Amino acid sequence: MKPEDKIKQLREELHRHNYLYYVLDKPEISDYDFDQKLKQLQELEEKHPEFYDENSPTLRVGGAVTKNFATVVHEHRMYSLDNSYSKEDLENWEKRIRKQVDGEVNYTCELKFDGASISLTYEKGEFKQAVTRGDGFKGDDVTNNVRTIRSVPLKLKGDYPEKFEIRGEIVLPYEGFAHLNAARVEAGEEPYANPRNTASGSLKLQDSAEVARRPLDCLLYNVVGNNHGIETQYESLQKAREWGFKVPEEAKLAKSLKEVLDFVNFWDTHRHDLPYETDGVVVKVNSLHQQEELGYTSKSPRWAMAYKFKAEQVSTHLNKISYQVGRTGAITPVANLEPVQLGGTTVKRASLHNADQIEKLDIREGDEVYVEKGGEIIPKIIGVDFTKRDPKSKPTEYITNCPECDTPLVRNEGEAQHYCPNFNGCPPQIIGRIQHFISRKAMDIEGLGGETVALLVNEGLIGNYADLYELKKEQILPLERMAEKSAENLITGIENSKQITFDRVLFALGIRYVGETVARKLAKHFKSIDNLMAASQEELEAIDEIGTRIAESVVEFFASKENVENVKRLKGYGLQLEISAEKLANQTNKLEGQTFVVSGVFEMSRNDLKKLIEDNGGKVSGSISSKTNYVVAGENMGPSKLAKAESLSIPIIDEKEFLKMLK
Ligand SMILES: NC(=O)c1ccc[n+]([C@@H]2O[C@H](COP(=O)([O-])OP(=O)(O)OC[C@H]3O[C@@H](n4cnc5c(N)ncnc54)[C@H](O)[C@@H]3O)[C@@H](O)[C@H]2O)c1
Ligand SMILES: [Zn+2]
Repeated sequence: MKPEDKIKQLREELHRHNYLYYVLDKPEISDYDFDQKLKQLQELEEKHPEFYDENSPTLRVGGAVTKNFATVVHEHRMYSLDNSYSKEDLENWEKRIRKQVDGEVNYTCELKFDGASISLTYEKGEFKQAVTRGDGFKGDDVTNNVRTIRSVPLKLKGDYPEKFEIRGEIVLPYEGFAHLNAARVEAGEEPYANPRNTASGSLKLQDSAEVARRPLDCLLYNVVGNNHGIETQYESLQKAREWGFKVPEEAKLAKSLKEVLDFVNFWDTHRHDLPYETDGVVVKVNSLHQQEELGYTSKSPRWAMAYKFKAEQVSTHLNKISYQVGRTGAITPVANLEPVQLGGTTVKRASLHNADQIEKLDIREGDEVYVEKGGEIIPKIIGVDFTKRDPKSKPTEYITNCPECDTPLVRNEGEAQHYCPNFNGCPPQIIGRIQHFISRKAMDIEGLGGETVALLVNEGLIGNYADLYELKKEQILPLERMAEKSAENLITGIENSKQITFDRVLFALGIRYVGETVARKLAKHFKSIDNLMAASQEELEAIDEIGTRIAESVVEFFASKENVENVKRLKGYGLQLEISAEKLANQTNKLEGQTFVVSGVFEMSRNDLKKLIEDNGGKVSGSISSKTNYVVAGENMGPSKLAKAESLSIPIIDEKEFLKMLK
């Protein structure tokens, strides 16, 4: 390939991966692979300056602003960091630094926490605003979400500056990540891939209450601006700590490159003892005066360098490939490994994704395989050590029948995954579907957990979710670990679930591709299960944002006699299978096209108020922007919101005036 074409191709690839990583929080390649590509591009660009492009991923911060939040222009730009993967790179950088500035140079060594960068603004000691890095020039206003993070101080102490910005990283500790995922698996949802993308994705949620449930943490490392009477980076960390910020204690002052390397070596082995994920060390010139002298490139400060730890890789024996059946019937091949230490944990299993993956890497039982933990929590097999392959071994033959119920598997056109089509007779599907039915975002049945569901199915007490509603206390009391009280709670929980609204019941049914949002849309459009069941593929597809895949899946679901029978029974037990008359009467399009921001304390609950807006066709947004039509203000509305609404001349109305709009 000509260098020009290669440069073009790499730029396009990197743009796409930036988008997947920063905007969608769903990277497709490892950080290491990304950085290798970036390095390759950098080298080509250096050799061929004639193809200079100011928008090249080598010259710009990779992120972007989203459309879901108000955009804020950073008063001080937010930069990225230069990366080095070898001690040599680090040494060369340090040599350059010493040539470029006068006098002695000291360094602060900090850990590089892997999360999402954030910039916080404080005025008169009060938390005012939180903005993501975005493209470095402007970011998303995520103030409401960040306010829910317990380690972000809302009020400062000590001798803080009148007004300042401070930067840091929003991270999700391993433990919180594991809990979050355990709950998701329990609920039959896909687990999140790694803490970094989950932290970043959490920041961009629209519902702050949901953010508050995520155990996020905010670690600070940079007081912005030089006019706060602070002379060094190290001192600024101490000050920030005194003002009440959570500043990692690991930061250390180094007087020489040797001390820097000691720090790097120490943490390369000890990083797994930390509660958070770190992917390297950041070395910063300590004197702010020297920092100023050194300045910035278009993408990064010249006074700082990140040293990235190597993603760890080990090789181990692949004992057996087994196959798991998920709630929707999807088959996942799993590698059962000879236990091996990797990144501070013992690894016994790794996902093999699908048949194509096994074929692509030619993975076989009995192979010696390379396992890597590259930022992701679930380790993956990245290759086979072919030098150790037994010459007699045969290629893996993917199973043709379900390992649980022996039904022949199917694989749909264009899909990577195999499925067991025995929807109503395959045990893991039955159990998984009921577990999904009872989960928090579906029927939210208190007193009933995933393990009990499995027990009930295995004991033959239930065979589908409709059976739950016929359970009697006497039937479950003899079960292991089931006391009088817990049996009662279980029955009450099931009874209470009859109040759950139609959209959530629809989600609970577990129709493939009908997630929460789609369920809400379908409920709103069809208003009852009978209407939905009668709908044709074309009618379904005519609805905004309902595509062929979803429409097909809905039609297929209701084509099954068993499913129709279950729905009929649920109706008979009194579940909400239509939008209640009361709710229907309250739904209008009066607020169609209007965006509201709700602030302060009201007579009705804030949630009721928001629901009223949505039920009448309006939209609720978390922050005021030029797109806001009205601010509904209660008591104690935040002064900054008030000022912002006034500055944009957005009408501010109270609760009474709002209710009048609905009359
Ligand atoms: N896998 C993918 O597809 C993909 C795509 C894009 C980016 N990436 C990864 O992201 C990296 C680029 O991201 P980036 O531009 O955010 O750079 P970076 O993550 O390499 O470094 C810059 C960031 O480090 C963070 N940081 C953490 N601790 C810090 C400390 N103590 N002091 C200063 N900053 C600290 C800050 O948020 C800062 O913005 C790449 O190296 C790559 O590994 C991966
Ligand atoms: Zn099966």
